[in-house]
Amino acid sequence: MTHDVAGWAARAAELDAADPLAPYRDAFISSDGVVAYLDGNSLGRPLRATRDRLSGFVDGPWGDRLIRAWDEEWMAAPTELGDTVARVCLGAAPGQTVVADSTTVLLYKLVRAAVDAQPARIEIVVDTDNFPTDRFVVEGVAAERGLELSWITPEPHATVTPDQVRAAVSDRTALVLLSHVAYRSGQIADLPAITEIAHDAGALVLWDLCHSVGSVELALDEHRVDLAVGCTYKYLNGGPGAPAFAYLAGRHHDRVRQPIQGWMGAADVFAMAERYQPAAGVRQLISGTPPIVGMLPMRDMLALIDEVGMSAVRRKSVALTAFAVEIADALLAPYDVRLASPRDPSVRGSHVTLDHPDLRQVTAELWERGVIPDFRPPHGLRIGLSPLSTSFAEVAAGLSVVAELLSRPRA
Ligand SMILES: Cc1ncc(COP(=O)(O)O)c(C=O)c1O
Ligand SMILES: Nc1c(O)cccc1C(=O)C[C@H](N)C(=O)O
Repeated sequence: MTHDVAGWAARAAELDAADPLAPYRDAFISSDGVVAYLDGNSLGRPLRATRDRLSGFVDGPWGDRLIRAWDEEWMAAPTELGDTVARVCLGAAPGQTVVADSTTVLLYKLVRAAVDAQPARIEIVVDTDNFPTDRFVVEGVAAERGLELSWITPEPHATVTPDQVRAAVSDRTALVLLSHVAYRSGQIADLPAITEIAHDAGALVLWDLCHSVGSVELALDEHRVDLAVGCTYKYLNGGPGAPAFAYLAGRHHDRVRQPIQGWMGAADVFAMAERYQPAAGVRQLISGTPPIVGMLPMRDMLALIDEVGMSAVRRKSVALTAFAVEIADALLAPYDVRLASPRDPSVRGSHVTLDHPDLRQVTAELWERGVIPDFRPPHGLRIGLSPLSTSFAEVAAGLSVVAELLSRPRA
C-alpha cells in the first residue's frame, strides 16, 4: 500500500499557514528529537515564559521576601489562582474554586463532603469506564461510610448517556461522579442534561474535568454544577505533579464539610486554635500548606488562554482532531485500525483514540522514532492534541509513521 505522506504533509502545511493560532506554538519550549508530541493530554509542554517565572520566583518572592511572602501573596494564592482558572476556563464566578493538592485528594474531599451532606442517601453512581483514581476513590469512600456503589457501564468507545443516568439515579442517590471528557474515547458527556437529571432525583453531581479544562469550553455556573475537580498538568501546562483545582458551587458552601481538617483551611490560620473551625467559603477545601511552587507554571498557560480565548482554543482543538480522524481514515483504516472516538466533533474532546491489537507494540516503536502519543489498554493509541502547542504538521508526521509501522509484516 502506498501512503501519500507527502500529500498529507502538504495539506498540513496549508492548514498551519491558515491557522491564526500557529504563532503561539513558538511560546512553548521545543524538544530535541521529537517529531510529533501527541501527548499533551497527559503532560503539556512547558512554556518559555515558565523558565523565567521559575527562576524569578527563587530570586524574588522566595529568596528575597522569604516568610513575608506568605502574608504578601501566598496565603491568597489557592483562591486567587482558583478564581483565574474559574474565569478563564470554567465559566464560574469567583469564590468557588481553589487550587490545592492532587486531583485524587480533592476528589476524595469532595466525594466525602457531598455524601456526608446527605446522610439519608446511601448510594454513589459512577461508571465502570471512569479513570481508575475516580473509581478507586469512591470505592474507598463507600467502604468508609457504608455506602453502595451503583455502576453504569457505557457502550464500548462511548461515555455515559443521560438515559443511563436517568435509569441509575433515585432517591437513594447522594452523588453522581462522572468524567466530562472520557479519558479513553475522548467523548464529551452531556453535562447540562446529566446534571439536570441528577438534580431532579435530588442528587449532587461531581464532574471530573481533567481532560476538559483548557481544551473544551465549560459553563459550570450556568449548568448548575455542584462540584468539580480537574488537573492542571495537561491542557493547563502546569508541569508534572502540578496541583489540581476543585470547584464547589457557592450554594453548597455552608452545607458541606470536607474530611481532611487542617490548619490552612481553618477560619483563623494563625490563631492556633484548640478546635477546628472551617474557613468560610471555598477556602474550607484547603488542608495543609498549599503547593506554591507547583502553582507557578500554570499561570503562564492561563495567561495565554486568557489572551486567545477558550472559544478559539476549542476551534483549533476541533480542527486538529478532525484532521487526525481524516488521516486515520485514509492511512490507518486500511490496516483495520478503528476510530474509538466520536466522529461528531461536537462531542469529541481534544484527543482521538485509535484501536488495533498491534498498537501497544507500535506505541513503543513510535516513541523510539520521536513520535509521542500514549497507549491505554486494551488497544487504544491516544493522539492528544494540545490546541496551542500542536501543529497540523505534527499530526500528519505522527500518523504517517503509525501507518508506516503498521504496513510492515508483523511477527
Ligand atoms: C480523568 C482523570 N482523573 C484524574 C486523573 C489523575 O489524578 P491525579 O492528578 O491525582 O494523578 C487523571 C489523569 O491522571 C484523569 O485523566
Ligand atoms: N498523571 C499522569 C502521570 O502522573 C503519569 C503519566 C500519565 C499521567 C496522566 O495524566 C494520565 C492521564 N490522566 C490519562 O488520561 O491516562
